[in-house]
Amino acid sequence: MFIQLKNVNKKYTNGKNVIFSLNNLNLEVKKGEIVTVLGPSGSGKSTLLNLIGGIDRADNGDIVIENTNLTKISDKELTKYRRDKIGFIFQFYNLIPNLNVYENVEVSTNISKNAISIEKVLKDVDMFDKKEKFPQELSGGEQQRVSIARALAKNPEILLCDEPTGALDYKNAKEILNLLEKINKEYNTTIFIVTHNNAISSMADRIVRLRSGEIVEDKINTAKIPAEGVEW
Ligand SMILES: Nc1ncnc2c1ncn2[C@@H]1O[C@H](COP(=O)(O)OP(=O)(O)OP(=O)(O)O)[C@@H](O)[C@H]1O
Repeated sequence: MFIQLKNVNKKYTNGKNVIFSLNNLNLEVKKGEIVTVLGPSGSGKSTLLNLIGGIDRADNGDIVIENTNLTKISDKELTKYRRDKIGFIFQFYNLIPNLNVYENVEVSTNISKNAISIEKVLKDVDMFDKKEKFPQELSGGEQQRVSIARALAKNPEILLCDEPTGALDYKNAKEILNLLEKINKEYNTTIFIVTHNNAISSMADRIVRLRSGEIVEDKINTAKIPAEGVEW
């Protein structure tokens, strides 16, 4: 199994309050799967992405990615894992405002050992013609395409997308979903999409639903449809 979480716990303490952000979580994901993670606000979706992405550490349990147990490796090794294997995509793009499109992607290829050509990824996301534009000159959908190019340029094995279409209108959101699907097919990238939008699940291979840090639904989507057909 490509990704395996076993009895994973993560709690936060806030003064006297203890919040179980993830509570004894078990999950297995195959290489190349598209997984949507659903659940109400505060249910642990971002925590799950942060643990798989090596941004944060579990309190206990095992998080095994290929043959690496993230709970057992040093901080230095965790940083290397995150740099080489993980691409993050956020709701609000997080582009660097004073760098142009090309340079925003270059930031990511500079630190990666598996980098693919910036020209290739900008063409993949259909932003090559705008490579000299600055973020503020782009629409939300275009900015998100650049942030996808930035994540993709590292040639990551896992793409972690936290509400990637949350700030976009329907047309742009559909384009981003199409693009994620295209990347999944071309590179066999395993993709997690955290979303409040249940409809997006129809393009997923797996649907995981969290509530209060626990998985309340984990199913293979037998009625999977192409992103093009997703409607809401
Ligand atoms: N750094 C932190 N310090 C304290 N509590 C935290 C921290 N990060 C998350 N939590 C708490 O852990 C729980 C799960 O948070 P998480 O962000 O994973 O939920 P979520 O499902 O992604 O929510 P949303 O949909 O609102 O983004 C929440 O109760 C949250 O308040």
